[in-house]
Amino acid sequence: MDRTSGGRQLTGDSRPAGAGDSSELVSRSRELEDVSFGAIVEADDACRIQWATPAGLEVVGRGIAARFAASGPERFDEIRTQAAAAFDGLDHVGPEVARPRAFGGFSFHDGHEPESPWDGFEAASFVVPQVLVTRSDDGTWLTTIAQRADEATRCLEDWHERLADLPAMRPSGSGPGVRSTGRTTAPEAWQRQVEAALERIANGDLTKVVLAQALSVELGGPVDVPATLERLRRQYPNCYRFLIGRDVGGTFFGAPPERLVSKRGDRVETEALAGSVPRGETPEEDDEYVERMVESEKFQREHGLVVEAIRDQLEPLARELAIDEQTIRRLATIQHLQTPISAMLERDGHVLDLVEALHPTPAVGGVPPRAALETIRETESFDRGWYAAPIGWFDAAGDGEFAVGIRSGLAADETVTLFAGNGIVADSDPSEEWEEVQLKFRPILDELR
Ligand SMILES: C=C(O[C@H]1C=CC=C(C(=O)O)[C@@H]1O)C(=O)O
Repeated sequence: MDRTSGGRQLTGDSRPAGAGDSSELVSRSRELEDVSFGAIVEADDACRIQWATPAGLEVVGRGIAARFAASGPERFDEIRTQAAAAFDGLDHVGPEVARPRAFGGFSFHDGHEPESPWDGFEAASFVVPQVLVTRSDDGTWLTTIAQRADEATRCLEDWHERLADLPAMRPSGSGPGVRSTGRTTAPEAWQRQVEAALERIANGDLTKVVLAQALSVELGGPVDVPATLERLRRQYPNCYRFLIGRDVGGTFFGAPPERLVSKRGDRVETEALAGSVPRGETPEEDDEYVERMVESEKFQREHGLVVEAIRDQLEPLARELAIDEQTIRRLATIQHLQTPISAMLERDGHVLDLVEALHPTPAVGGVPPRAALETIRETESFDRGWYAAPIGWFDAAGDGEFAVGIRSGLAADETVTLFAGNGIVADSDPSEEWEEVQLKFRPILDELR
């Protein structure tokens, strides 16, 4: 058992801790029989989160023990400051894996306003859930978090009983069916957008930009997001899975293949993921696509820009930086060039320092960053919101893990808005880029049909 602090216990009410509030957090854990994670986050009227990593950690959470929110260019720093106050003096009794964590993320652009369809999604927002269920190699644990020890213990017993009534398995069923789809960007508009980006590249203003589209999918009924994520797990077992639902607005969810960064102590892992070709009908065809990508000067340039940018951002913070050999990331519907990158930090910091340094990598933004962001803002006719932005968690020690919020969608009632983009460099062909973007809608779209 880990007792994070001696835990001065405060009297007080059960308001969530957050900005300007220095009440300490108390958390208590107990081991659980297995329970359906989907059933815990089924109701969409509460604040809920779900997070799963390719390495096997799975977490669901409900309610709010603490909330941090910020906007503008200082948003990373503001979240760090608010979280430091809330986590200061944290009194956790339970195993380390079941410790309280803050889950949430950032919008792609720092000037983001939480307007429709992104109500509830501020430019930066994190929640330490009141109830967490964590599954890993260390078993399944229930954790409850409150401002006082007696509250945390009472909540632990209540939720233990509540969970005993939930099923251990919940059918993931089939998709609600697609009635119609609507594009933000017609093929002719895409052609013009890519040509305009290519002109900026030819003028030397830009080297790479990732342009995206949104696809609005009208469904035959309401979407069950936890069940959709469960079906995505079967198709994309090596991807992250996340769900973020606030008490207002829609539910943002996805199955991203791309890690932005993970930090544990002074060890950092990240990757470059850029360059896409389809899967073939046969293993031979798969390999032919891969060969074309590996040998293509255009794909290698597109990918290399991401590796270089990550190296440049990490180098000032790291004392050792290792860029592994390029490999292929083969997913059910698409294949990517991938380069794993790891580092040891010069001095222990916070995972949000790394998130701030890395976001957006040229896998979702471009080179040079400022010109790419300007091009994205001027070109795209929809609000990226949290698409392609950092989504993940951090803890009291500043450790954490973030995925890039791609292969994602925003669900509200009977509509899911999907997002997908592609890197444009010199020699990009607008119609090939169009095809690659459509492939990236497929993971979620296939599960909604
Ligand atoms: C921007 C997306 O993918 C990125 C990740 C892998 C490959 C990419 C590409 O080939 O352009 C993108 O950089 C997306 O899925 O919306």
